[in-house]
Parts: sequence; C-alpha cells; structure tokens
Amino acid sequence: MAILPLRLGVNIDHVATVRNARGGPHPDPIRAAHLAVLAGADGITAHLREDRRHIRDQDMERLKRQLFVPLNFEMAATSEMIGLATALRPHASCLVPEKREERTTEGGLDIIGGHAHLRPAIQELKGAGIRVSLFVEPEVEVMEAARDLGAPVVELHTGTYCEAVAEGDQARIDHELERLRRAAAHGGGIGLEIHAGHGLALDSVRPVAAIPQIAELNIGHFLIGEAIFMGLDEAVRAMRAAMDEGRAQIV
Ligand SMILES: CC(=O)[C@@H](O)[C@H](O)COP(=O)(O)O
Ligand SMILES: NCC(=O)COP(=O)(O)O
Repeated sequence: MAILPLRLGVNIDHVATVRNARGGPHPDPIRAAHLAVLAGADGITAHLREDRRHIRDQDMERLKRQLFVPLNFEMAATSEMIGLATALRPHASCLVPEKREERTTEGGLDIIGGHAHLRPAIQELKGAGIRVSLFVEPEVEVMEAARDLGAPVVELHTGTYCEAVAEGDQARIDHELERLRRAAAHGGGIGLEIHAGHGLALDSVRPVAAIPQIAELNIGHFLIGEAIFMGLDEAVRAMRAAMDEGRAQIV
C-alpha cells in the first residue's frame, strides 16, 4: 500500500487564550503560526468560537492575509460562522459542535441523529471553494452519513482515546484505537479524506499516526503547553518526529 504523507495542522487557539488573559496583543497567535510553520507545521488550525473566548475575528483575518500554508477555520455550523467563512475563504473549514458552557470540544457532531441542517451549510461552504470537513466520532455509520452529506473530509475525534491513554487503561486504549482504525479504513474506503484530532500528545500520537488512511492530524493544546517549557519550535519538531516514528510502523 502506498503510504499517505501525514500532515500536521497546528491549532493556535490557546496562544490566544494566554493573550486574552490580559487583554493586550501579546502573545500574538499569528507570530505563533509563523513559528509553527517554520518548525514544520503543514497547516494552521484556528477555532473561531461563537463566544470568542480565544481566537477573535481579526486573528482569522490576519491569518488569512499572512499565511502561506493552508488555514483550517474551525467553526460551528451557524449562519454567522458560515457568513464569516464564505467571506474570508480559508483553504478549509472544519464544522465542530459547540456548547457555550463546554470547557473544550466534548465530542463529534451528531450526524446520525439530527444533521439535516448541515447539508446546506456544507453546500454553501463548498460553493465558496472551501474544503469542508466534519468533526465526528470514529464510527463506521458516521462515515457513511458524512459521505451522504457531501463532506469530502472527516476529522475523527481522538478525545476518548487520549483520555484512555492519560488514565493508563490499556483495555480502553485498545478499544478506542480499534474504533479509530475501523472508522478510518471504512471512511477511506468510501472516498473520504481522513483527519484526526483533539487531545493528542507525544504519549498518544504514534498509534494514531500509524493508521494509514489518516492524512492529517490537528494538534494544539498539548503543543502550546509544551511551548511554555521548551519553546514552540522544539515542541512542533518533537511532535513531527513522533508522528514520523508512528508512520514508520505502517507495514
Ligand atoms: C475540535 C477540536 O477538538 C479542537 O480543535 C477545538 O478547537 C477545541 O476547542 P478549544 O480549542 O476551544 O479547546
Ligand atoms: N481539531 C483538533 C484540533 O484542532 C486541536 O485539538 P487540541 O489538540 O487542541 O485538543
């Protein structure tokens, strides 16, 4: 099997979290984006939340103007965000569920239950030339639903796998990895491009990088945390190396 290159998308949301803590311009998320790219990031991901708790509208505008790598605009499928995205025209948009009270994303979009509202959103974004991905749970039937909705890309939620790694629960780790492998194989088999993300860290990334159908990992919170101790350049390079080690496990 030809092994797909594995891209790293660096999510810079939490540079903006630190910036917003004092209300000034420092640290600048766009400076972090440039440093991440220089260190080997293939793309930049930023999540413009409805409550603007971290990334702000002007951050997205500056990223769009200044980046020379793909910008992945994470957003809820609301008319406000669709309007902003179709005006900005990033390379890609990833539709994610958002609840105002959540600390962070808690899971994938429910596209098995109520997803009719997603279809026009996907069409409108595609019509603006934006590559649309859906942030979803790693389940076979979810792959089918994503394809039926007309999304070319899915991003598999790796949060429950990462929680199992943090707890050292090997049985649960094995179960979650099997979910990811099965969903990626099925989704890839029906023509979807497969991405993955949420909660990935150096101690969890390698087995996910070894899933051959996965073409992109989006990683943020861990990298920004590590950057406090070793700098963003070194953190991104370490993650890139760990991804390459995982990829090398594909036989
Ligand atoms: C969808 C996802 O897992 C993240 O990309 C998302 O950005 C998490 O939200 P916060 O960045 O607000 O934690
Ligand atoms: N979609 C996942 C992402 O962009 C980064 O998630 P995290 O690494 O900040 O949890």
